Amino acid sequence: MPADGAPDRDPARDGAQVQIGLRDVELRYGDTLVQRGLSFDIHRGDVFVVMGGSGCGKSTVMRCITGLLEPRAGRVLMQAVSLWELPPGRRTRLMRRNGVMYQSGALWSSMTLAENVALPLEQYTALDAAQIRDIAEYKLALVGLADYGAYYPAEISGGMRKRAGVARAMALDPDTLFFDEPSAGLDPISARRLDELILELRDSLGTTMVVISHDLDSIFAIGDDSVFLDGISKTMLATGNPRRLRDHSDIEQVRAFLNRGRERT
Ligand SMILES: Nc1ncnc2c1ncn2[C@@H]1O[C@H](COP(=O)(O)OP(=O)(O)OP(=O)(O)O)[C@@H](O)[C@H]1O
Repeated sequence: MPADGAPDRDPARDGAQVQIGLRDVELRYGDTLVQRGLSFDIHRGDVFVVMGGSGCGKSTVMRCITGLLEPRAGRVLMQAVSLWELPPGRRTRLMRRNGVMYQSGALWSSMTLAENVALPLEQYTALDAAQIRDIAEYKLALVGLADYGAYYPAEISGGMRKRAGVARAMALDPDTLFFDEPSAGLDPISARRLDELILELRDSLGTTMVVISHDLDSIFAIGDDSVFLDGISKTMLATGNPRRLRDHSDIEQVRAFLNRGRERT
């Protein structure tokens, strides 16, 4: 049961496997506490949103789950394996089961889109050049960029760059895809298209999606489940379906965050 007593999942989705679990996780930079007491599950095939005000620690949580920042306390479970208790080599291999799409798309500007998508395949697989080319083309087609493999990032729009970033993050067929503020810097139409892409990929490939977002339209459109982080108390205040939290949470900060802007409409 989440902190605010709201139903946290669709009963129909109960029984879904836990892909990632946090157990009493504490995160700090040096002595500075960012978040503590983080315990929640991310279920396989869900779009899970990490939300909360600016600077509350959303990216820090993502860094911890993706293996880049060790928690000061607690455990991060990936399919029941404790990520930070693994020897570094095994942890690195497990981290490759994740794909990450950063805010800018993080593409190499000197490489074409096809070369950008091919790069992780060249680095981490023994596939030959023809197989890599085919996979890169297929991933670009999945994100609606079938005809753009030969373009450079500077030659396409911001929304297309983000799509290409998704194709690259998917190169190694990740179990989980992480998105850091996917709609940042996009016009509303491109932002909605990216939301649709996230849902399409979730539905067609069954990939678990973890999305950091401030964008309420996007949070309500794509979020199956979520956690709300509070920057003042430095802990989570609620987990659950964002629409249900918006309508039923009895925690003031959560409702205020999820209902902001509504009073003007
Ligand atoms: N490498 C770092 N070293 C020290 N402090 C950091 C570091 N990265 C982030 N912080 C601090 O940790 C806190 C949480 O930062 P984080 O980027 O995780 O928050 P966020 O919720 O993702 O923020 P935003 O919504 O603005 O992107 C902030 O106070 C930030 O200044």
